[in-house]
Amino acid sequence: MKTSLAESLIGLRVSRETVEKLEHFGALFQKWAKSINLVAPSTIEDLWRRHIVDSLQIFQLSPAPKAWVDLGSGGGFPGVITAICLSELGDGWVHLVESNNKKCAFLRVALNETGARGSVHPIRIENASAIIPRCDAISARALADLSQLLDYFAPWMLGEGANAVAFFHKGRDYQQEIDKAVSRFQFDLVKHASVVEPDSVVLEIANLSRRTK
Ligand SMILES: C[S@@+](CC[C@H](N)C(=O)[O-])C[C@H]1O[C@@H](n2cnc3c(N)ncnc32)[C@H](O)[C@@H]1O
Repeated sequence: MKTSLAESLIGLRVSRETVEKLEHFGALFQKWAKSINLVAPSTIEDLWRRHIVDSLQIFQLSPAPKAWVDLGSGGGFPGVITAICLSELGDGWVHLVESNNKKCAFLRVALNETGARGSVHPIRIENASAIIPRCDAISARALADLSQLLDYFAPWMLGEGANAVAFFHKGRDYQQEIDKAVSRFQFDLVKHASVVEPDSVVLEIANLSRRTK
């Protein structure tokens, strides 16, 4: 049922083993969400569509990355879902950056129990690039507006040897966020329609540079 939802929405192409890991993650999430606030409670009923498939669509869009940074990972979307999918490839690693200790505890359990390829950094985003110097892919969901996200991710997208591709979930006001961001940055942009929310998109951003005044 859940697998067929993912198949019908995104043409899910992962093994039975990965689907079992995603289902195990879903069960863990439901258990932990009773005691800590991992997502808006009203969305937990629709966990697979609103959160798991929403995260899977990012993985489907990305090339096979060696190192991935997910900022403000919260309850694991999209970072843990990506790390579970990478475990199938047997390569690549997801760095989850999250400052809330309770959420970090959940993220560690989720990675351990699913055997996912990732690690948890219980730090502020502002300090993350000193610990994670390089990556090829980047994600953040429900963290900040696009301009702020580009400031957060600049260490991995700008400058010598830094050319990570970013995948950001954005809601219906995404065009306003793009218009604001282009006053400060230049970048290549692909807008992917979200498979789970009709007015939403995933923004794929590459070749970032700052505008000079
Ligand atoms: C709204 S939640 C989104 C969580 C998850 N990405 C999702 O879509 O469900 C934002 C998360 O970012 C974390 N966060 C916000 N600012 C941060 C910062 N400066 N450093 C580290 N984590 C931060 C919060 O603790 C929170 O868990």
